[in-house]
Amino acid sequence: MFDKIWDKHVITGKPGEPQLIYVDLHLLHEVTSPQAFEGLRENHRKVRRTDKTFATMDHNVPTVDIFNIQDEIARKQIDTLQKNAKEFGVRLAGMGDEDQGIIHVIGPQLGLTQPGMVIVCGDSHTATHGAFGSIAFGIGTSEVEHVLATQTIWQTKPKTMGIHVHGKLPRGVYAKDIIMGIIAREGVAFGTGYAAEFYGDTIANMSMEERMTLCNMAIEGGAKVGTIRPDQTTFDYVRGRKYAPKNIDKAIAYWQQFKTDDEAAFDKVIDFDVNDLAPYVTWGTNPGMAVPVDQRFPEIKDEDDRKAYDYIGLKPGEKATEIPIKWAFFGSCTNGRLSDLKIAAQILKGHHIAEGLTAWVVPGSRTIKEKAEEIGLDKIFKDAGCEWREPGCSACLGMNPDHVPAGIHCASTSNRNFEGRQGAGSRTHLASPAMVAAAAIHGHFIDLRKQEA
Ligand SMILES: CC(C)[C@H](C(=O)O)[C@@H](O)C(=O)O
Ligand code: SF4
Repeated sequence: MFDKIWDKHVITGKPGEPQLIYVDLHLLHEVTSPQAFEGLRENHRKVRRTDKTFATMDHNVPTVDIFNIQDEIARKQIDTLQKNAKEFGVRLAGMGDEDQGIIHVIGPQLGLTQPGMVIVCGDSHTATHGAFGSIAFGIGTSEVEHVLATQTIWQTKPKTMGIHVHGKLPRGVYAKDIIMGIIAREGVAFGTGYAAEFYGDTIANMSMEERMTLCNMAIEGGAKVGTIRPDQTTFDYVRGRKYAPKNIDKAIAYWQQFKTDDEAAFDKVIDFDVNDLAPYVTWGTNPGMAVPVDQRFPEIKDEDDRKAYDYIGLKPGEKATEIPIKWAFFGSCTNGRLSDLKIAAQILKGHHIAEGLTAWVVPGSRTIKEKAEEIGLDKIFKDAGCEWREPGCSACLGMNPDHVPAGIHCASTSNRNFEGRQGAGSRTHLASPAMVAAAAIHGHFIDLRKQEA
């Protein structure tokens, strides 16, 4: 599948060397676009295809009192994108706009993200869009400028890796646990140099939102690209969205060709059985430092482990159920979609978060926020003692006012648990929305498989 999409986009260049490939969709946010627009301006260039470019604001936006940005750098980046979009004629879902949200959430939501495309964005979690059967990857700021000016990018074709995921997930175990389980087993670099394709009966049975969670974290395993073959689930999801193709049946007929015909086509294949998968929780400072909730944290093998334990304030032999959770974050481009909020709300319903615990719920987009409110999720969260906030990246990373205090253990539905990621000294524990909801109630993680239905 990867090769089929790639080959359709090559303009020039030989295999094995950098090739110039055409870009169908260029997504922008306020953090990695300012210098790129500045470069265009200096060189008297225009944006070549404004109809294939779409921008939003997500990293810097406050999630309360959204028009009152205190931080000067944040305000400058937001103002600059506003100005650049206007000057260069780029579509922008700005602050307060009904389409505003995390770039990787709104692309699919608006039907911009489609099968068979090459999609780029100055952001590593662009891999998310691969869930639709597209080649989607993060690029640097100078590449953003190149794409703005030419609608093309130089890339060396990666090798391909098939990730065969099969079996039925146990109750209380989710797509997030699959990708965390794969990274915990294979390490944070196993995908380096590869474009990964997830396939198998587990994947075929997943919703688009689950598939996005999976592809979103492909980058945490080192793969710049994570893809899934487009199927009826994909087509049904895209149909009827704001920017979906007008002639959808014709588009679907075209998209059908994007599939891997034979496992033997992959340069490498790994196998992952989910029948006995447990919910995963990270104990350390990268997404690979994770264990099944019922297992003890590992012995110290190297300096990285020692540093991680020092930072996080935990010890080998302890368990996730013993971490004193004082903060919970529901949101991000990994798990800030409506289905994620529904799962969390279902667990929180009729309960209250633990004494002294703070919980933030940050929908991935304004549309999700409104939809959640229509079905009363906001009320469930608020009744449980959570704060219901405005859309954005929020506490996924400390580029806005939403910081977790130093020394505090935060159960988080996001994708990175690096040192200081959620604020200086903050201690992040990645898990699924269901696991975070349960941790918010109990003040520590629990094994969801052992809960009464
Ligand atoms: C700010 C941005 C460039 C960064 C990324 O590339 O992923 C951010 O979104 C992140 O999640 O760390
Ligand atoms: S939600 Fe987090 S991971 Fe996603 S784009 Fe924003 S900062 Fe990056």
